[in-house]
Amino acid sequence: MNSILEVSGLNKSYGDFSLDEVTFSLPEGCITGIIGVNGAGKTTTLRSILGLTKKNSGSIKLFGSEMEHHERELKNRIGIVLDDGYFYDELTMAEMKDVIAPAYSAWSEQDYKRYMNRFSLDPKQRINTLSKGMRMKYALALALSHQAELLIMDEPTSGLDPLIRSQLLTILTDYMNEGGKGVFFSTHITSDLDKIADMLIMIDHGKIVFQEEKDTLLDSYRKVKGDTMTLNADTRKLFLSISTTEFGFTGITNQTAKVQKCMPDVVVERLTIEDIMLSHVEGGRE
Ligand SMILES: Nc1ncnc2c1ncn2[C@@H]1O[C@H](COP(=O)(O)OP(=O)(O)OP(=O)(O)O)[C@@H](O)[C@H]1O
Repeated sequence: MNSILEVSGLNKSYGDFSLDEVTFSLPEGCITGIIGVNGAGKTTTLRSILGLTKKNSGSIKLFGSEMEHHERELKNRIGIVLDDGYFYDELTMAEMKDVIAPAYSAWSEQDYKRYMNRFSLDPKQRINTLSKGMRMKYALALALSHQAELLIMDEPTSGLDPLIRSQLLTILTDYMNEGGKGVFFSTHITSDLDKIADMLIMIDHGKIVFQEEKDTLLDSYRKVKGDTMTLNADTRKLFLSISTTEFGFTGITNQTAKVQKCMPDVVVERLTIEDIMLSHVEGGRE
């Protein structure tokens, strides 16, 4: 499978925080979510990819070309939805569109109108009067109106009600079905990923923890419950996190077969993406 985005050895420091050798790639044809708790480095990663934050080092390749040397040409091929609106608030949506549209060689007025209608947005409305959900839909209408091959979105579902979130997920699925090559978005609402993501990347403290296909990930992790007496120095090593109460322990493992061999009486259950994410972050550990 071709990679449409390849990030390798990306470093960026801000005081106490740094992205540390961030490396991952997006295969063509996938909806990929980058997950992590607040402050993990999702936005910094996306902004560095887009050249909105200056990286310290590392390589960003989009469609096989280095972003640094082909920024204008490559940005023409991607649709961007950021959470800190990059619009002039005092303009109407139509006026803002007139500012943005000329930047794209493949701008389609027809697609723009179609999305504005689909999202029930009135182009004459001022941007500073839009609700959060309307603002996101407007950003998406712009991102989808220039034949973008890849959509990159920062927390697109954050702060949206369940109805709009669900509509957004449908739009992303439709976009892929209509020939989009990829969607890459950050989120900490992991239930959205349960529904639509093909691939997951987790970041914590500026480091990539894993990149995995969602189904493989959900198949490889298990929650294990058992008697605390069965825990010893060796069996503890099989778990990413363990919590104990007077009734027993609950642990999360990606070595289920070994656990079942060493601890035959435990109960094994499936996990959600949120459980897996939490098992990896600090504090998930005992
Ligand atoms: N412009 C900046 N100047 C200084 N520090 C920054 C700047 N932008 C981000 N940071 C710091 O970098 C760290 C990572 O922030 P980032 O926004 O990338 O995290 P995030 O995973 O997107 O979090 P959230 O889910 O809260 O949006 C944080 O500690 C943040 O304070």
